[in-house]
Amino acid sequence: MAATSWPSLTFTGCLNKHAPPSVSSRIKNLPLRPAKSNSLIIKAFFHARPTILVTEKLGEPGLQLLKRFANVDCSYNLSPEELCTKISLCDALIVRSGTTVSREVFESSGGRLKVVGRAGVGIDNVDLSAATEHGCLVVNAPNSNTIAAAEHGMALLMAMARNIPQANASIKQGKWQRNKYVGVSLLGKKLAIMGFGKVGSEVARRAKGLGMNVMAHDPYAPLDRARAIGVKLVSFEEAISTADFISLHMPLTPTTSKMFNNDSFSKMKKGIRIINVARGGVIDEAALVSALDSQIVAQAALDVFMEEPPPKDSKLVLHENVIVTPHLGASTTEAQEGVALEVAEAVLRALNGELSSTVVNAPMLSAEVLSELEPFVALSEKLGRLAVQLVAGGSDMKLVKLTYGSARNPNDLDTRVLRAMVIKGLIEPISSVSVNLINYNFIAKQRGLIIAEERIILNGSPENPIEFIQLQIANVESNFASSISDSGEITVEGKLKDGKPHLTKVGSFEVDVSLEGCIILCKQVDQPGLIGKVGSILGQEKVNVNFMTVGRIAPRRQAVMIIGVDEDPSKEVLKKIGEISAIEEFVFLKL
Ligand SMILES: NC(=O)C1=CN([C@@H]2O[C@H](COP(=O)(O)OP(=O)(O)OC[C@H]3O[C@@H](n4cnc5c(N)ncnc54)[C@H](O)[C@@H]3O)[C@@H](O)[C@H]2O)C=CC1
Ligand SMILES: O=C(O)C(=O)COP(=O)(O)O
Repeated sequence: MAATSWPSLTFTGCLNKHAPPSVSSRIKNLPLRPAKSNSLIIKAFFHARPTILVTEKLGEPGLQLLKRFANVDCSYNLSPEELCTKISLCDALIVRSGTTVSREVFESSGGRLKVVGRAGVGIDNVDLSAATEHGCLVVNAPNSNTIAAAEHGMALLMAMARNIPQANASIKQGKWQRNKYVGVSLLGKKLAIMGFGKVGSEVARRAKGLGMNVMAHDPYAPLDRARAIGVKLVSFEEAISTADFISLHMPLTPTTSKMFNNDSFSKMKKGIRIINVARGGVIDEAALVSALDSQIVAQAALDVFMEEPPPKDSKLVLHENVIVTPHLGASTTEAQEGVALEVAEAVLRALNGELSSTVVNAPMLSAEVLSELEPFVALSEKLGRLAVQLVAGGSDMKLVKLTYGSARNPNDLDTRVLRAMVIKGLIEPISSVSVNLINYNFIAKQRGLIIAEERIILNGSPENPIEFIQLQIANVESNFASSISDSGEITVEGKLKDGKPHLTKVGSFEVDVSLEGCIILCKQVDQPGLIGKVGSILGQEKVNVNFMTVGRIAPRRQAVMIIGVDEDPSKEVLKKIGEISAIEEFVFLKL
């Protein structure tokens, strides 16, 4: 057999190159249904009442919602060891910023943990790679605390500019220090917003209302958002070297970690004032102390710290020009009710096999895309299951190609969920791992599987997203030689008929079989009476035949017969079928 290589195609297709790490049928079919709008629907789908561990204070409305559908264990202040012990008994975990969800937590879960919900925005306390590798979905609640964080940023900005905390403490100590606490005005001052996302934009709006001159730095922010708010997008250098105030609103990532360090402080305008309601780790705290001591930084207002709570002797916290709050950005009654409901709903949906729009480590597929591709999900998985059973034992499956025939513009066809399901179909029958929309890329990579994708653009109506899906496995031997196409690969092809998955091609043979239950594939010399012979062998053993179909090259020449059976035939039955002289080869496959 000539070796096949698909070098130019050994990528995941034009749409997949933007794919974030990627869900699960351990959780039924976890990501495969678009979320419905009414959370009451959730109840209808649960098989067993799940257990949800909540490790930090969660707003009451969210807790009430969780309790309607799950057993809820609220255990606060767990040590890392206690968390690892408890987690193996939980299907979901809900945290805020105070719980570190480390690799050990996923490893200790023994595969039971299906969802981690973060009741808030920042997911820097969750080991996303470990979650993905363990097929565990991570969801957050990014929309409900934006205003709270922005308002806290403004509160810190004004409290810092007017020395409110110091003055308050002083007067409570019986002092009256009007000259000591002279502040600075905000009107006309340059404010640089670092990270122009949800919180940053809201801070910008409010600061403009105070008459500040607002600019923003964010390499990924859309220009039209900046224009709409009337903010100029500037480079990092311009922002830090010209601003009177900078307010930090970017996530903590490897790129933003200690972004504010000795080097950046040295480029700042002397007397700058800094507000940080994002994450402590974006600032090198030792460098900030130096910059405060040398008066490059006149004042800092901090809600977040590298270590939380910070050490009691933290020079930064104790610095006289620094005001601090204990990570209170999201702590308003309104925001806590909002995030609690938002995360509770996302977690319940995930446990119920639905994807919410706040998934962090799986493809963000819109409800429309999911609903449109849902019928093709079963087809993809079944083609995968079928193809892998055609690979001869001992053959190393490495190179797989998926071809989608579609009249759609390739840019309007997001096939990630189908690719995930093919990988699931290919891998699950031959291993103990569970493949889902979260971990499919990781598992494929781990097994050295290269998946190439190709789109064949067909004439016709783009209404139907996909006309056919072809799956080929290259450079392997098959236990059913007729499944190898003329070009040398195991080839199976299918389409939807009346919304049901059908097999339409095996090797070079055109067939038409509903992909359900179990099938026997036989290659035979086409001749009268053969179908009857096979049928009677199965009948004698009470194996019910639900269909038979023959795909042949020409009358009385070689043909492929496919027999659908309701029960698994015994080894003896299969042996008898193999002994029929006109049958050249056959294989029994479970779908
Ligand atoms: N203190 C608190 O209690 C709270 C803190 N936060 C934190 O605030 C931060 C922002 O939250 P949201 O605005 O909701 O998130 P977001 O995702 O809407 O905005 C983050 C923005 O940062 C930008 N960004 C990423 N890398 C950057 C870089 N290298 N330089 C500049 N900008 C960069 C992104 O493009 C995005 O526009 C997060 O870290 C979050 O954890 C959020 C809520 C409450
Ligand atoms: O949402 C965020 O990113 C926050 O920082 C809020 O943290 P918290 O939920 O108050 O521990």
